[in-house]
Amino acid sequence: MAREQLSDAAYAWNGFADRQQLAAALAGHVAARLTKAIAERGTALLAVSGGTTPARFFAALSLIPIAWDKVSVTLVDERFVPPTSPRSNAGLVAANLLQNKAAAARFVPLYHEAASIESAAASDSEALQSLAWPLDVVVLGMGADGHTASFFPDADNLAVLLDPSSQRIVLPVHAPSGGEPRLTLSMARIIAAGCIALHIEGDDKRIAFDGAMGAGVKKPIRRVLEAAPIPVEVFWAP
Ligand SMILES: O=C(O)[C@H](O)[C@@H](O)[C@H](O)[C@H](O)COP(=O)(O)O
Repeated sequence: MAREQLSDAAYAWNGFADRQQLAAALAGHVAARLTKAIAERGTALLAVSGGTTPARFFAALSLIPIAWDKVSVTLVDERFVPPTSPRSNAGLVAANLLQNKAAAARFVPLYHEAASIESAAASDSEALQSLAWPLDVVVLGMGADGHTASFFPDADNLAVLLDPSSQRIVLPVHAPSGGEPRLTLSMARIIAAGCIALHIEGDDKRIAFDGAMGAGVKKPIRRVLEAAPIPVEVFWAP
């Protein structure tokens, strides 16, 4: 049941009884948006988040028979580790999404060997320039601290990361709470998506989300919802 929050942080809440029902619903929603994009412009661009939440959703999406050969998949953010690392979001996507029907999709990673995270981000921005922007779908996650993408509250360049007018596609992130240095899509690219979904699970995340929508210092997830020109579709299960 969706409840529209008509505030400066517009979002639609979609709550589910369990995580499998959420995975099926989110997969169907994303697949429908990708199919619409392919019908309208012959191609579709999807950006997904990593972490521990998305695996079930990825598996459900991988089974849906859409024109995956016309879909490009990239990441919302990435830890500065090779795909063989257990910390790699590219590794998570390869193992859970780019299988079954979705194996036909084109995957565009963010990580590549580079002298520094800054040079990796700069060359990423060049490499990703050729993708068919804007994103048709972006699926965000959220940490209990209210971060999304790699917009960590303790990032040393948070103001740059949250700049909705940034010309960059990919930005480097140094944040103690983020672990490794990170590569993240910029706020501008995220909020320009045709469909913005936020996938969160567990009571801790619901409490964190509700807290972020309340008074007090605006956490990154709130900044994204406020900057987005369209309501964010929140998908939550206990
Ligand atoms: O690289 C990452 O970690 C993600 O892209 C990040 O933004 C994630 O969505 C949140 O940290 C939630 O992570 P969990 O799903 O592990 O709670």
